[in-house]
Amino acid sequence: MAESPEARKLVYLVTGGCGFLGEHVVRMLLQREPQLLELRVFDLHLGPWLEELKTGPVQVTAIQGDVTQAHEVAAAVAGAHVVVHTAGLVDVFGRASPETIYEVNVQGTKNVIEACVQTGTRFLVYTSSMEVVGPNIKGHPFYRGNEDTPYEAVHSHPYPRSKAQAEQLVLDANGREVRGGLPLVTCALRPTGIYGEGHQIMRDFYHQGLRLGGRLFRAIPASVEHGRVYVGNVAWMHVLAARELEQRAALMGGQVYFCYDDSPYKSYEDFNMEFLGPCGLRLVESRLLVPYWLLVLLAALNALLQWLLRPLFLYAPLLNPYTLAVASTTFTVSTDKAQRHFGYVPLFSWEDSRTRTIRWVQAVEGSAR
Ligand SMILES: NC(=O)C1=CN([C@@H]2O[C@H](COP(=O)(O)OP(=O)(O)OC[C@H]3O[C@@H](n4cnc5c(N)ncnc54)[C@H](O)[C@@H]3O)[C@@H](O)[C@H]2O)C=CC1
Ligand SMILES: CC(C)CCC[C@@H](C)[C@H]1CC[C@H]2[C@@H]3[C@H](O)CC4=CC(=O)CC[C@]4(C)[C@H]3CC[C@]12C
Repeated sequence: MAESPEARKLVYLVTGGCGFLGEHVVRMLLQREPQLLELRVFDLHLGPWLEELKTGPVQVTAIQGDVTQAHEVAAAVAGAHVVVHTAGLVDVFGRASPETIYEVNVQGTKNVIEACVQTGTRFLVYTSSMEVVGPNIKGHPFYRGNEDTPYEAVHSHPYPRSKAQAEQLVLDANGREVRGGLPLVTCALRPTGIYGEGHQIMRDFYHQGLRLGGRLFRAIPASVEHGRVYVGNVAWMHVLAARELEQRAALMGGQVYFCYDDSPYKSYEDFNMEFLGPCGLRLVESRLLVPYWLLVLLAALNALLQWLLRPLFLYAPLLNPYTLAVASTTFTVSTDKAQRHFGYVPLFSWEDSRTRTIRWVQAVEGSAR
């Protein structure tokens, strides 16, 4: 329902607003947040698609900036009511150094928190990750767990370590006094593996399948369950959390929420086949040809090659010891905490999510020709 212009009074800032998830959050806010007056989109790299959003009733302000630069963050945050902090360096392939990952994910988050405190912004929603919990390096399964399920979280990799540190900073900041004397209210959302329109790894698997003559080779046993959630539902959860933080500050402040929807529990590869299958790829049962010990060896070899070749060029294949461990360890969530705390129910059914993702892969196929 269209709102009267007077009802529009809120200023939102989305960091990382031009990323895979960030773009969906931006579009969702424009469609579903009737109180929005201005939407600031902050990113290191601004997308050209932002231009088309500037003709609607909400003022869309594109800000090219770096979360590691405190003054740039403070300037963007000043005057915003709500910050949705999705910006992050998502790297489990060894493309960036651990220092850079820390700088963006941890220092960047510190800068966002300090900017809220200094400028008087009271509501902060942080995009965390399931990786904050696990899978851990011991390969312990997390089977349909919830936010209270005990699990030994041990982080050896810079990405999950940085996300865990950043999440803790956000949760600890809940209740801090911001400029003007009122308390900061924060919460963290932990998506499992996100899929949907714009998912780069899905695109990579698709192109790899085309190169291999329409086949992909199964590497992970079908019995390993991997949690997945549709990007539109993750975006919707951010919009709802941001909206409800003020009214339900006592309940939601300092809380973590897994992001979930009705996507089925499957192995990483079987789940991808839900979309790649209808686009003409098939999954070949090759586990007898490529036993697990061989994959472990290949992953270790890739890590060694990455290290040896680093002075010459960046070698960063999908398979490394960390990605193999994540893909081969069951990690699925089953919870209703977000529904209980702020009324979240998925906006997109599984059928809808699947159809939208298939259409997107087919469009990628069309544009690749
Ligand atoms: N993709 C996934 O499956 C999952 C992602 N997440 C989290 O969701 C968030 C978004 O991830 P994606 O959309 O997948 O990644 P993405 O790489 O597509 O988006 C991240 C955005 O942050 C921006 N960014 C990076 N460094 C920046 C900096 N220094 N200053 C300003 N902007 C910067 C990038 O330009 C990009 O637009 C991240 O915080 C990630 O940790 C959490 C769980 C799963
Ligand atoms: C050929 C291999 C055996 C299979 C490789 C698959 C991997 C590239 C991906 C399997 C699981 C993915 C991760 C998982 O979905 C959780 C994630 C959460 C995040 O916050 C960021 C992305 C990711 C780490 C995701 C990355 C790709 C996988 C490791």
